[in-house]
Amino acid sequence: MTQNNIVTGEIASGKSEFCKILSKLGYSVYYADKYTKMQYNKENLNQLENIFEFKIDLLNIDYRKLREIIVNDSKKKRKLEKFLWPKILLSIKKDIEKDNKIQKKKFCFIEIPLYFEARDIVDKILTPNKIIYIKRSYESRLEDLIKRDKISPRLAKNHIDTLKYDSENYNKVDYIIDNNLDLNSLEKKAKNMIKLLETGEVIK
Ligand SMILES: CC(C)(COP(=O)(O)OP(=O)(O)OC[C@H]1O[C@@H](n2cnc3c(N)ncnc32)[C@H](O)[C@@H]1O)[C@@H](O)C(=O)NCCC(=O)NCCS
Ligand SMILES: Nc1ncnc2c1ncn2[C@@H]1O[C@H](COP(=O)(O)OP(=O)(O)OP(=O)(O)O)[C@@H](O)[C@H]1O
Repeated sequence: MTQNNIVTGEIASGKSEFCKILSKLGYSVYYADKYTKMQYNKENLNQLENIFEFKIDLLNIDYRKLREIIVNDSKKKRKLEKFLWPKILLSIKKDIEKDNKIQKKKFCFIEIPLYFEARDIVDKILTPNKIIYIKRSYESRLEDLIKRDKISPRLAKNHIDTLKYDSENYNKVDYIIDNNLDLNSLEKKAKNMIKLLETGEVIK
């Protein structure tokens, strides 16, 4: 059976850069954010509008506005997550199974930004093998988020501060990838991690 490995980390820590490297190395990567977007469809529209209390135009979705609503309203955020998480995770699982029928792979990787928040349901549906945590300093994340999303420092700070993991979470992961150097160094770390995954070794 293919081993599902989770890639997680705080906002703008470099999860996607890390996953890009894994994909370049030939591994299958599934992005939870992409599956989130797929849920904004006709079938889910009524439920979504009830949760947001806001009309959603499926042809022109203002995700920034939706994000703002849930960042400022924890009740709506919880309702939305309760509704979407099972759908997101089950569709990832379905795709992994479908891909496996075509080409059997030993490992695959799933990028899940909110793994620690969604841990119970992720563990139940995807039964992960290893949890990989990407770590990067607050200052670098802030600087790169401003550049990547072309947003003001205030907005970037606000976005980063909505999702903070306490250091206790470090004890719940199998690999910590320190992404405080350049992208070449991140690639070296990815290759090293693959070697460890092959042998089942754990480093922290
Ligand atoms: C809030 C929404 C509309 C924002 O859409 P948007 O296009 O702006 O962002 P996208 O989906 O690409 O996510 C970008 C980042 O926002 C953060 N984020 C996403 N959902 C949440 C959330 N529920 N709580 C806190 N931060 C979140 C994550 O760091 C994520 O990487 C959307 O993310 C959503 O519907 N989220 C709820 C479902 C969910 O929890 N998805 C994440 C699965 S891990
Ligand atoms: N080691 C690095 N050196 C230089 N730039 C980096 C490095 N790591 C990440 N970046 C840059 O920082 C920004 C954030 O990285 P990335 O998009 O991979 O983060 P993420 O964790 O996937 O973000 P999000 O939580 O928003 O999904 C990107 O513009 C990326 O190119």
